[in-house]
Amino acid sequence: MTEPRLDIVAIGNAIVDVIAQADDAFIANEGVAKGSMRLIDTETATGLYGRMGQAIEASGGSAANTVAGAAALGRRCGFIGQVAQDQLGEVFVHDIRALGVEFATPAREGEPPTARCLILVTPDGQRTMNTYLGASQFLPAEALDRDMIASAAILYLEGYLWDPAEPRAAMQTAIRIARDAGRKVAFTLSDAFCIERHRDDFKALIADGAIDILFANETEILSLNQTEDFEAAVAATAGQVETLVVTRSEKGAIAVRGGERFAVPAQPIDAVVDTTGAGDLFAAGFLAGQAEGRSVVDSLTMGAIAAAEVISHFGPRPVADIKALVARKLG
Ligand SMILES: Nc1ncnc2c1ncn2[C@@H]1O[C@H](COP(=O)(O)OP(=O)(O)OP(=O)(O)O)[C@@H](O)[C@H]1O
Ligand SMILES: O=C(O)C(=O)C[C@H](O)[C@H](O)CO
Repeated sequence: MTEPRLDIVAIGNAIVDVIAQADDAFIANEGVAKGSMRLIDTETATGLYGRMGQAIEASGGSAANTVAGAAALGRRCGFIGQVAQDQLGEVFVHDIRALGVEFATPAREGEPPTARCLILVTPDGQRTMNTYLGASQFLPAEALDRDMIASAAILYLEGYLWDPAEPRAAMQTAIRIARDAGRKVAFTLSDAFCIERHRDDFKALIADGAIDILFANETEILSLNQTEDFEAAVAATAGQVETLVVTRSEKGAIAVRGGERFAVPAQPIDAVVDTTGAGDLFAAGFLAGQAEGRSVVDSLTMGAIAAAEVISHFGPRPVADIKALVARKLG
């Protein structure tokens, strides 16, 4: 096995977020489950955009946010995802490269346009996401940069990419490339509704030993195991992956590795402004810590620091110097 050139390569939907504040009544009127991610078509995207309030645009995408965070923490990262040849595509590519993340997936010609996620943030800071997948659903396996995947210590994949068929096949290929190169595979379960759609596939991936590091939040680990019993859910999945990380919102997070359980509290913050990216940045901190050879507890703490920063402002990527925040806490 050769020395990895990169720390983390992620494959994910290449999305620009469109973020606006909304009250609970607006969410209810739209018929969306608060706190969830739903996929929407062109017509719904156009209608909802017309109804939502003044918005800000910022590059997003779950796995893209994670490598953006890991790069901000000083890790060498790459990203693979499909944009279209349009203005939002240029914005996405500019932003990911500006962070020093390697990105080389060619933009796709013609329709549909670059993906966008219409995010409604309620006064409690909770985010409700409406994703128009656009070009990102057409990431073909041929677009994978095999050398980039083989040269990264960790391949990171998002469950969201399991929805469209082409990226699903691409991810299965990517897992094989990483495995053949002796690399680790990390996976986030993404969202409870996404698990509803793909539970059998996700369970098979886990049971087959395709995943080394699995990320879930509380709802997701319960949904995966179809139980209301948190301890039973953790026990059932922890035995099948090298490392299981479960985030628990304001209660912090736990990890289980080799039968041993670790826990960290959430980092204190003044106010939860927008939880978009909390899980993504937690994964960034944890993976960056692992890539640096830190302990499980210190890696969890890095996750909590990165997550706390991102939820204290609007937008899914860090604005403060999270590397400095980590150095202050952990050295
Ligand atoms: N209210 C909060 N106060 C402090 N930290 C929080 C709070 N909510 C979340 N966090 C931090 O963010 C991490 C991830 O949160 P959570 O478990 O809600 O993930 P998630 O559901 O994947 O988030 P999202 O899908 O909104 O990105 C937590 O482990 C914690 O460190
Ligand atoms: O990453 C995805 O696939 C999404 O559905 C939406 C993202 O979580 C969103 O863009 C976060 O910034």
